[in-house]
Amino acid sequence: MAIAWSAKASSMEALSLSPPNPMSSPVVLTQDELKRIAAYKAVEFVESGMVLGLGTGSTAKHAVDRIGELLRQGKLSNIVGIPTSKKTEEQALSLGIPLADLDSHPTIDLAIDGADEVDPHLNLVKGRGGSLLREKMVEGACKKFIVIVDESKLVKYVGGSGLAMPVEVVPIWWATTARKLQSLFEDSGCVAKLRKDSKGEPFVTDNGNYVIDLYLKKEIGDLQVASDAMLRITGVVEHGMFLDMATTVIVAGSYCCKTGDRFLNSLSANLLIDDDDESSQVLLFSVWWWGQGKVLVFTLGEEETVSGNVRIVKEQLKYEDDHVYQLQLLYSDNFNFIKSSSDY
Ligand SMILES: O=C[C@H](O)[C@H](O)[C@H](O)COP(=O)(O)O
Repeated sequence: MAIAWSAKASSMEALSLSPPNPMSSPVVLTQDELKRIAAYKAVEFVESGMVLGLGTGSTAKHAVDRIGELLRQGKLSNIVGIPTSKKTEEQALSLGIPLADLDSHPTIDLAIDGADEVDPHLNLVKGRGGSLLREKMVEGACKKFIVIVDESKLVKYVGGSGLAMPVEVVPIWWATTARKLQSLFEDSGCVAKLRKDSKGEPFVTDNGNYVIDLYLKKEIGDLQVASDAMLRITGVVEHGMFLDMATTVIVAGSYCCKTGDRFLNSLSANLLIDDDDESSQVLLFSVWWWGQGKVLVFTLGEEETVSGNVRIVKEQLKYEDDHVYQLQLLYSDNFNFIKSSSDY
């Protein structure tokens, strides 16, 4: 996946979320660059002295890199990281991030981690990298949990990607556990499969367990009920649904109106405005949404027209530099107010 971004310089400049120059030619952001944008944005919430949950996966890796960089530059200090996997532990150690564990730091200030799916209520599926157990222990112990994803992770319902919903199980008699899990979600067309590694052997987690991946064709209904039912199966260690745990989700992507409308109350955006013609085209490069105390950040590419049921609150215009204003756009009943480039 790639999006066009009207930015003058390299994509690294775009990654620092500096305002794009509307006069320049577009650059294309890869999915990995979008992940990095989300990760860098999340690290802005990190403060010196914090105990941090360090997530696992290709998105979280960018956040850990960034924390290491800021420590090296002296912009952060006195950080303690609690890694959610052996891989993250190795990465953090190589970056010189001081580490500890949950036993010595039972309360974590902030955790930053990726996710495999994010539903409109900010429920997550995690664990396609196999780290769900430690992630859930760490992220369940933090005051603030920021999830960082690119827009491909947004789903209408948990399991909605059609990809794996992982469950960590004890190795002994795993097939019996898998059968029980599959029959639990029979009505949703569930197929349960043992995860294998590249050699065709059972994938083994950092905790010495196996993973059963559940593939769902339909919604599984009440997620809390589903969670309780899975955890009641003897042999199940933990599942990859993270319900009501994310306090913030940062989404980097090309569209802002895909799935967000159900939990959005207001929208704040950085807009590039042509000084000579404020009412017309704007370049909207990043958007923050608040809904029920939760924040979404979307990063947009290409020029967008703000229209429809949006009220720009002029008195909240905050001049930032040459062409950048901080606006607050109030969401009303129709959320499809920002066109994507494909709409033109
Ligand atoms: O076990 C892996 C973790 O839950 C990851 O956070 C999740 O799979 C997302 O990974 P990525 O950022 O690589 O898509």
